[in-house]
Parts: sequence; structure tokens; C-alpha cells
Amino acid sequence: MSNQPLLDVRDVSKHFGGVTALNGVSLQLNAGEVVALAGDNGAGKSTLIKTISGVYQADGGEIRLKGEVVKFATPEAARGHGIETIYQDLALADNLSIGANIFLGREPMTKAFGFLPVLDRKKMAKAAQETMAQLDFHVTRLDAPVGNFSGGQRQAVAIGRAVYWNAQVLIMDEPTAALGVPEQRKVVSLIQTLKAQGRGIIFISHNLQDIFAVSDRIVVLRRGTLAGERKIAETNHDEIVKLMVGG
Ligand SMILES: Nc1ncnc2c1ncn2[C@@H]1O[C@H](COP(=O)(O)OP(=O)(O)OP(=O)(O)O)[C@@H](O)[C@H]1O
Repeated sequence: MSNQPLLDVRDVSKHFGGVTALNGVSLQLNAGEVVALAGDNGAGKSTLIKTISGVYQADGGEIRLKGEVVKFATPEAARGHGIETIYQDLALADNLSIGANIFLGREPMTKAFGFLPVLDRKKMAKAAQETMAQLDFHVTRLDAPVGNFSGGQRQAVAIGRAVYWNAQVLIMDEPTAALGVPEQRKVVSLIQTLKAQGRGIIFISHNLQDIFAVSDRIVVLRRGTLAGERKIAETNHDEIVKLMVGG
């Protein structure tokens, strides 16, 4: 076993014209660890996750994945290396099943009558069944359109898709924001499952309760810089709020 982090963001900067969105930010993520990213509006959270996941390219610093320096020109390139981001809109096709959503844009094909290319529905159904079982998440009808599902179930489908494609680093943007309390609990439990599977999770949240329920560490950004980093077991809400607002 090596001690190197799964993801190692070192001294990363990002400017948009005259605006410094990130200024020398570092963040480490280990396998089987949940790191929360907190900070006030405009602190740089979205810019940081987009820089990790290939939407933006850093102007300075470097990103290492399992020790190797990586530069992703696109989100697809980051995905190819096991970095998956789940945005708040979840990017699901509401009229399609879980299986079809898992393979959205990467549909598996098979041949009917030995020559006619058709969608491999069997493979899609099997992937849906196995992936949701792996997440210990049960829906009554696997073939129902995901538009019928609750917010927590939809979050599970988006996570399932990332898991199916072998995400090692999962980045989640406000995964519990739009959910009621029971559904928030389900998502927290899903994150715990992913952690137990040895994946690394970074999540943005404004909800300190959720952060304290699920994270190992919290990284606080303020105006594009690292305001502080704490182990959850060694901090409290007051201290985090002070780091967020400064002064
Ligand atoms: N594409 C862009 N072009 C210009 N400026 C940008 C762009 N994206 C972000 N910024 C600026 O960079 C800074 C950091 O923004 P960012 O969206 O990363 O913050 P955030 O912490 O995610 O905020 P929020 O919680 O409001 O989503 C802000 O000053 C913002 O206006």
C-alpha cells in the first residue's frame, strides 16, 4: 500500500480575465475518504471542482492522480481517468429507465438475427440491477422512467451511472440541496457506501449538518484562497462559519 493520496491538487490557480477565482489552492483526497468543500458564494468552490474535472484548465499549479501529473482538456478526459462529477441537475433523461440513463450517450449495441444492430437492452437492465444493488438502493421498478422517481432516487441513479463507469473520484455539487430530510438521509447513506467501497468523494455543500454527518475533512475556501482545513472530528460549526466569513 502506498501512502500517496488518490487526488493531490497542488497550489492551483485560475483566473477569468481580471478575476482571480482560485489563488494557490491545495487539496488532497485519499481513497475511502469524504472531503467537504465549503465557502461563501463566490469563494471558488465551483471553479475548483471544474478545474479538477477538466471543464477548466488551471493557470498555475498541478493536479496529480495516484501520483501522476494529469492535465485534462475536457470532462470526458477526466472521466476516462475515473473522475466523475455529479452536478445538481443530475443530467438524467427523465423519460428513460435507469439502465438507459447509465448508458446515456454510450449505448451498448448487440445484433438481432446475427446482423441487425440494436440496443443491448439485456445488458442495460443487468447493469441497472447490479449497480443499484451495489449501492444497496432498491426501487420497485427498474424499468420505470426515472422522471417518476423521488429526488433521492434520482441522485442514486446519477451516482449509479458514475459507479458503473468506475469512478474513483466522485465530485458532487450540493447533492442534498433540493431534497427533503428523509431523502437527504438516503443520500448521506449512499455517500457512506461509496466511501466504504474505497472511492474518494469531494462534495460541495452549504449544509453544515450534512457536512458533519458524512465528511472526514472539510476544506474551506474564501475569496479564492484556502481559508482552512479541519478534520471533522476536531472542529465544530462555529469554527467553520468563522473560517467561511473570515475577519
Ligand atoms: N466563467 C467565469 N467567468 C468569469 N468569472 C467567473 C467565472 N466563473 C467564476 N467566476 C468568478 O470566480 C469567483 C469564484 O466563483 P465560483 O463560482 O467558483 O464560486 P463558488 O464558491 O462556487 O460560489 P457559489 O456558492 O455561489 O456557487 C467569483 O468571483 C466568480 O464571479
